[in-house]
Amino acid sequence: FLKTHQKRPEKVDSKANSESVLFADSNSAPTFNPDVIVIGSGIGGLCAANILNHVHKKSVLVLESHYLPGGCAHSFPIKGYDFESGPTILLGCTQAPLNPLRQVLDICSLKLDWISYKSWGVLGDGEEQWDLELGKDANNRIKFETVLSEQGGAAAASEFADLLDKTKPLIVPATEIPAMALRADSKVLFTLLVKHFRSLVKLLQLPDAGTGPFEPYINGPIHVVTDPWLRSWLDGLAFSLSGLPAARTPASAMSYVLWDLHRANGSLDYPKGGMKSLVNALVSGLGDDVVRLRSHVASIDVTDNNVRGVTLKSGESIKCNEGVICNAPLWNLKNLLAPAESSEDSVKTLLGEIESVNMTRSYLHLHVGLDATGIDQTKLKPHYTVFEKGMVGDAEHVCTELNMIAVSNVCNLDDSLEVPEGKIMMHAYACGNEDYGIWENLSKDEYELKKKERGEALWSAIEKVVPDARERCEVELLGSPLTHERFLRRPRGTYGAEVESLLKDGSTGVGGLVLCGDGIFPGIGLPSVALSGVSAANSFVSVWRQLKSY
Ligand SMILES: Cc1cc2nc3c(=O)[nH]c(=O)nc-3n(C[C@H](O)[C@H](O)[C@H](O)COP(=O)(O)OP(=O)(O)OC[C@H]3O[C@@H](n4cnc5c(N)ncnc54)[C@H](O)[C@@H]3O)c2cc1C
Repeated sequence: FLKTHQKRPEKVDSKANSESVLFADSNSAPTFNPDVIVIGSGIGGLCAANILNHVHKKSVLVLESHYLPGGCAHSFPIKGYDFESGPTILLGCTQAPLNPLRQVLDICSLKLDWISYKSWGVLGDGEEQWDLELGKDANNRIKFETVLSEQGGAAAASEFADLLDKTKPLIVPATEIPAMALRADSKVLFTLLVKHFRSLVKLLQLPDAGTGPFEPYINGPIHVVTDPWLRSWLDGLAFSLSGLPAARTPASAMSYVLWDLHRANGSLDYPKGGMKSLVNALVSGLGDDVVRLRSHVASIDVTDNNVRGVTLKSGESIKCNEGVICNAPLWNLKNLLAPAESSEDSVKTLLGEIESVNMTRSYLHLHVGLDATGIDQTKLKPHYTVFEKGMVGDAEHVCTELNMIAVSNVCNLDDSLEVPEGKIMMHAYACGNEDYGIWENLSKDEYELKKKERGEALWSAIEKVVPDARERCEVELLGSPLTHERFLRRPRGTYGAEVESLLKDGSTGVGGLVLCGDGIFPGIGLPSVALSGVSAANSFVSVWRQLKSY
């Protein structure tokens, strides 16, 4: 599956093994002028590069600032543990209709083994605990209905059934239109007209063509959810998707997730070997030396409204034949385009647009390595959502800081993960609501104290799963918004763009410059950024070539 179509000059050392590809130093990597330069090896950038290379036969060069590929999805080795920095929860990777990420892997012939599982645990502040069972039972009844009738009020189950019904039209784009049909320019209408006419008609009948928030589906006019328990759960679920309450989360993402979790045979999917195996597949799929690590792009070079290439922090300039896809977080473009800002009107306009894109807040992480002696994994779940301050309340309460904490216990799923013999790793994180401001300008002692204070809620969440976790702990790493900013190159450690201000596509008005990643609709999440990566890649070929490619 390492087949590659790169058109590269002969000086490239094709004998380098995949390890050296992954850990290549930028100084030793040979340079060539590719058709397209991709800035950033996040999942969005890697998907764009793979589609350009495998499907459209373009040569690409991916320039990554960090010494590890994958962006938010990178894994890092410490003391024999391979900790996962971010995502672990995926759906739509094993059963049709497959999500855009799996579609990219398939069209590029990149093989991964998937582990499917069907429930995760939810733990409240007191005795409250329940399991989110996915899918339907033998009588075709949604399994979640049992929890709804036990935990929610009398109307909860029927309101939920109505909600699924009312939001069904919204899943049309995700279930009927393949990612390869999209492109980051207005010509997308042609591909949809030619190959997906019926779905396009359905799409155009949706409010805002399916791009708006979930608000009308829980607060009316389309549907009203009144049950407080159900509303709280929807806020919790939405918050983990977007860093925002349900009303402000993209309606398309919410509808798709609700449908997928509760469809017959609904499951969650985890790549065997962890997110590292996903990132490795996407990196190796590009061939040797295509992903250059430790290669921080300092500027995107634009003249006469066209992208000519990039200049690295080291001073090296690399030219491209056709253009640049920027996968770096949107707000980084301010620096990347600074040299061209005064002379190029299109750059000024683009930066003006980006200035109005609001960031969600940041993260707090706790990665721990634990002695697993006596822990019975069969009694535990691969994931928990812990509500430290209780689940039920208004959206502000559910999404308040240090309340909802995700605890990931992926050793429960996959015994091939890298951990020392007899140990497990866990990752607790408070998502998208940690204020960067409270971490700024602290002295070293203040910073350490803040980590200890704020980390308590994460420890408490882990202790709800493994009560004596602190005694078992042999590795403890607390990551603040500053860590997030530093290692993920995300300004103010942001989780991503707020949904209301997402860019509608990756087109920029600057010739040859296209954007992808979680600042572009549909926003945060691996399937979403894969979709924006595919769209960005497709806009480098004509509509007719795109139509013939899938
Ligand atoms: C803790 C956490 C948990 C999450 N959980 C899930 C989950 O369970 N499921 C899910 O689907 N999603 C999850 N997400 C969201 C998901 O991980 C992200 O939305 C997605 O990975 C973002 O991908 P991206 O391609 O947009 O960008 P990024 O991952 O941000 O990648 C951008 C890359 O660009 C590089 N870069 C930036 N500037 C430069 C420069 N100047 N030069 C060169 N390189 C540069 C960065 O180093 C980075 O590697 C989670 C995120 C986090 C942080």
